Amino acid sequence: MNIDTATEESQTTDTDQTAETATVTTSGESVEETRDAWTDYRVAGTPIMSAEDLNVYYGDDHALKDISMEIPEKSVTALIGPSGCGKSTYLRCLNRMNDRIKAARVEGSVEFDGQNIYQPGTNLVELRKRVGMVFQEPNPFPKSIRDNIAYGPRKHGEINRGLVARMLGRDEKDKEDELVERCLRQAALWDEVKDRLDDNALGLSGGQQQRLCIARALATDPEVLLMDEPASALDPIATSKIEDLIEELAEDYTVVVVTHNMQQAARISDQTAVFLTGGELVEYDDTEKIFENPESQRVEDYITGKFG
Ligand SMILES: Nc1ncnc2c1ncn2[C@@H]1O[C@H](COP(=O)(O)OP(=O)(O)OP(=O)(O)O)[C@@H](O)[C@H]1O
Repeated sequence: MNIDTATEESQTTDTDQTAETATVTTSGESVEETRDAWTDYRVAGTPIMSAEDLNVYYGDDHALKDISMEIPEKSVTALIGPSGCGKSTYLRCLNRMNDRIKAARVEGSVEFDGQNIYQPGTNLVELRKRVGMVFQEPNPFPKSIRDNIAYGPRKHGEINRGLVARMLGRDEKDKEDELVERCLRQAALWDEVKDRLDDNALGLSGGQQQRLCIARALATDPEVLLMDEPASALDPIATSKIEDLIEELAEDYTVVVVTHNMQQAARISDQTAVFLTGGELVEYDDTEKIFENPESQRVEDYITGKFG
């Protein structure tokens, strides 16, 4: 969002809404805040996903509260906030990964491509192909580098390989080779592995494994990539490669990244959402605005390290 627009929108909101006053406690201090100007859940750009009134419960624990937030396409959205504030829970809502957690209950909606992904009958395999995920710990399959990438497309019948395919006369080795090379190039890994595509992926370094996982996520041709602290298990050089990669990927894909590293969010993201304890989205705006001139005192305290 450009800051002029933000100001204009805030002014409009000021006249339209009655200011809601919240009393909050950070580091034991009470802070009075008005919550009208900075709870805007829109930023500049065409939204590709849009959460509305999203609430998540784990049993009786209300982990995410009334989250409404649009995610613009082909950009990097960072989710930051202290441990346990609900960043990963929110991220998992975007491709229904919380469905895999027995205790989790989701209310509200997430629109993707004009459809609420929580409506009955949603094809979850298709959804997760289009909204891919990369986790904190690199988790390649214990298979060859090539197979890590080709596995998904083979499984979904997009590539036919092997004896049966050859017998039927439709072995698609060239198509597979092209896919493997494209994904590895996109993940900035091709030059490092092109001569050992049949080696086991577990022999790669941690940073290479994580880039392989990104390449694997790209193989299903997603539109959105969700990344949950993708560099937190890596050394600084590997981290810097992942950060460069995220910025490059955002030219073609929409990236939503959870990070506990505020400098990283400031470096790589276009917009930043700040979640705070209790599962609230406290502020969402252009990254520069969040880090240089946040509207909320709580966000300022968090950014300046007064609490974590
Ligand atoms: N599988 C689960 N079962 C029960 N409670 C959970 C589960 N996952 C998360 N929670 C709870 O939901 C809340 C939000 O957790 P979440 O992992 O989304 O936060 P986070 O901001 O990503 O934290 P961190 O930065 O430490 O990863 C926490 O209170 C957490 O204990």
